[in-house]
Amino acid sequence: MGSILWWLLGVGIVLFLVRIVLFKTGLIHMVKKWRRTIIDLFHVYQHYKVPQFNGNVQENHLYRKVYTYLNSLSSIEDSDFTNLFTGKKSNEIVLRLDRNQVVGDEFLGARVCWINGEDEDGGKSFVLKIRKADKRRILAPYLQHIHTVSDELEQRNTELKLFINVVVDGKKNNGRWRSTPFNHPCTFDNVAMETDLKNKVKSDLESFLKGKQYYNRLGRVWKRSYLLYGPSGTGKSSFVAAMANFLDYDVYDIDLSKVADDSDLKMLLLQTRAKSVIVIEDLDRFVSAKSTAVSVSGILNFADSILTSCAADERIMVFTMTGKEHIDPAMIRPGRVDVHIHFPLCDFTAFKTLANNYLGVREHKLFPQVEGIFQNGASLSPAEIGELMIANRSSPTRALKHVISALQTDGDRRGNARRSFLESGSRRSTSESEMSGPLCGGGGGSSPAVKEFRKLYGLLRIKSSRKSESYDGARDVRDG
Ligand SMILES: Nc1ncnc2c1ncn2[C@@H]1O[C@H](COP(=O)(O)OP(=O)(O)OP(=O)(O)O)[C@@H](O)[C@H]1O
Ligand SMILES: [Mg+2]
Repeated sequence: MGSILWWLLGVGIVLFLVRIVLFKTGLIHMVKKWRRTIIDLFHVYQHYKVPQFNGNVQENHLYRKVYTYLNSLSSIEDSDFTNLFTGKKSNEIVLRLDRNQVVGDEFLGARVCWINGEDEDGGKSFVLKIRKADKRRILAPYLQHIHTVSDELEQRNTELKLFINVVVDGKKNNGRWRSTPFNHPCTFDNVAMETDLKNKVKSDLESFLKGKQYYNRLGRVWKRSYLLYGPSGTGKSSFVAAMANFLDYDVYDIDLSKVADDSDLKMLLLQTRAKSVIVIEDLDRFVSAKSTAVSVSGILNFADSILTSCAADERIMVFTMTGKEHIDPAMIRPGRVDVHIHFPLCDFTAFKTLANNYLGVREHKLFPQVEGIFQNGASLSPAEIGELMIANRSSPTRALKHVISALQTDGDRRGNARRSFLESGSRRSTSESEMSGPLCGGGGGSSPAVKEFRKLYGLLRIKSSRKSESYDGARDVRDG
């Protein structure tokens, strides 16, 4: 009897030590894996693949839902390899499943697992592994559950996104969208623009938002396209941001230099989501400088509804350019581009809006002098005037003096250029959709004051990295 007790005590101590070793060293996870592998031998499993793209073309919405759902599971922590990202708040950390990792889930008492797979050709997918015995009972309600949870999560996450097209693995035809939170603060309230014009654009966008049935009845794709044209620094890009914020839409910014060919452009369009603003900036620059592999007809197809009808509805397309002169009128004819908005150089009214926004000044003793200079034809872009105001915001008088001096030196040349632009100008479309408007504008200003402030705020650096080359190219073509 005594020896049995000793024996039991010995076994207990050994088990206790084994347990300590298993947990302390983490071997327990290996044991759990073996256990699962052995249990798996006694079950038949069925696999369901959820590829990222339908037929390699359009985004599979279920993939996005599964992605959102899986990343919300606490069991993601147990996968062998997890990515850590900062969340919306600075101290928040979010986990994201890495490729070829497994994450387990339980539903109605059944255990399932998901594998975050990647094919040899780089195609991503999720594979659901489910016991055949559980399939009939849980598959449909489980998928429904994923839909519900991911919809709730997406609704809670109201953050807008900015998508840019990138070249993947050095192969341009693998171009895919990459997203980042879209936090541009610009709204229509910040944009200095004729109030009438602003209201027209707002009501145009509002009626677009409400127009689903109307467009359907007409047999038209539910999309609207805008052309924003005018000199550099007149607020075209800011206006696109204001539109996206107004509509609560994501933004897809297409970089034509990263598009391999026409079919790549089509592919990119097909992979955009509904409720989005799709932007092609500086279209005239690309067309004039032939700095894109995309042909004019490719861009026409892009703007046409035949192609967009294959993609999701409810989209706004925006093309920006400095002027319409070098663009084939067919590219921007009504139906292809619905609304044309002209962004001219600054006039006195726009200047007053800027002074109010940037300096909090509604009236000032220097205003009559500024008005006189504008009446003589001088002008600068709102970007340039805005820079001078921001730099001198502590003293409105000093800011206005700087603006006056910049207008007198640089603005005169620009204002005259503006006059001739308007005179030659331009074959303004007489269509109802032509809206002329807003802001002040201006290209590569060259007054000493403007140059100085541009340097200060890195404007020269930004411009040279993104635009200067082809922008000058475009100008050559224009001048020539
Ligand atoms: N009408 C305006 N009202 C308020 N701010 C403006 C306006 N126009 C330009 N700005 C300011 O000037 C800066 C440059 O404007 P933006 O980039 O929108 O001009 P752009 O027309 O897109 O120029 P580019 O043709 O060179 O791309 C922004 O910081 C913006 O805030
Ligand atoms: Mg711009």
